[in-house]
Amino acid sequence: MPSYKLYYFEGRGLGEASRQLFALADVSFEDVRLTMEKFMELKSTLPYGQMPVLEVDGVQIPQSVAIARFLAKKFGFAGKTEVEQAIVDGICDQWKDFYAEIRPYCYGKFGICPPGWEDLEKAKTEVLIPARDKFFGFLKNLLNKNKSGFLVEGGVTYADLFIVDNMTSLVGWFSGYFEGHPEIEAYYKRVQDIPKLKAWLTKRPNTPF
Ligand SMILES: N[C@@H](CCC(=O)N[C@@H](CS)C(=O)NCC(=O)O)C(=O)O
Repeated sequence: MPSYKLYYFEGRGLGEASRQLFALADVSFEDVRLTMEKFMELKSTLPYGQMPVLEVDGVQIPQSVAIARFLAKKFGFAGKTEVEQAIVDGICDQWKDFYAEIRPYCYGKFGICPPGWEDLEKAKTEVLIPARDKFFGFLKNLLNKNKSGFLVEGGVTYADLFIVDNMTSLVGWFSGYFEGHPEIEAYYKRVQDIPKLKAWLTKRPNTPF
């Protein structure tokens, strides 16, 4: 078994889906959580100066989605066929587009408002809610296409993990996040109820994002 070391900040952010893949697969890893001060010391040694970074037997892999996809393929959470894997990759890309679209709202919540978006209520109504409704429509179509309860027929994948973890941040900031979307709320709970994931969620540090 290779030795795995995952570097990220204390929060969930872009590192959490990979931590969850280790938990789902019951594979041990070193969960390195850096303070900003420690990160700044290491920054110049990281491939793109950012985290997450996964070290596999000392070799560094950057970029959150590449890391999660690598682990998901190894552990069986990337889709069951090549076609399904491509669909899962596309779902994750679509989620990244959504993540970019809602930046004015999320960055406000991180305390780094982009210029012109200082009013968080305005960012919620004009950016988050329309983007959410569009994205939830895509998720509903995917959920209705199969009977697994997840986004593809072959069961839970790394795309479910990114999407559901991001929902945890959003519903923490905006309690009405699932209002009018009971199927999506049920999906959110279904993913978190997977026994090994539930065990991880219970023991991990509790952070707002
Ligand atoms: N596209 C990259 C983005 C990585 C990223 O933005 N990382 C942030 C934390 S979420 C970071 O390292 N920020 C510190 C910095 O850029 O100095 C990914 O998905 O991994």
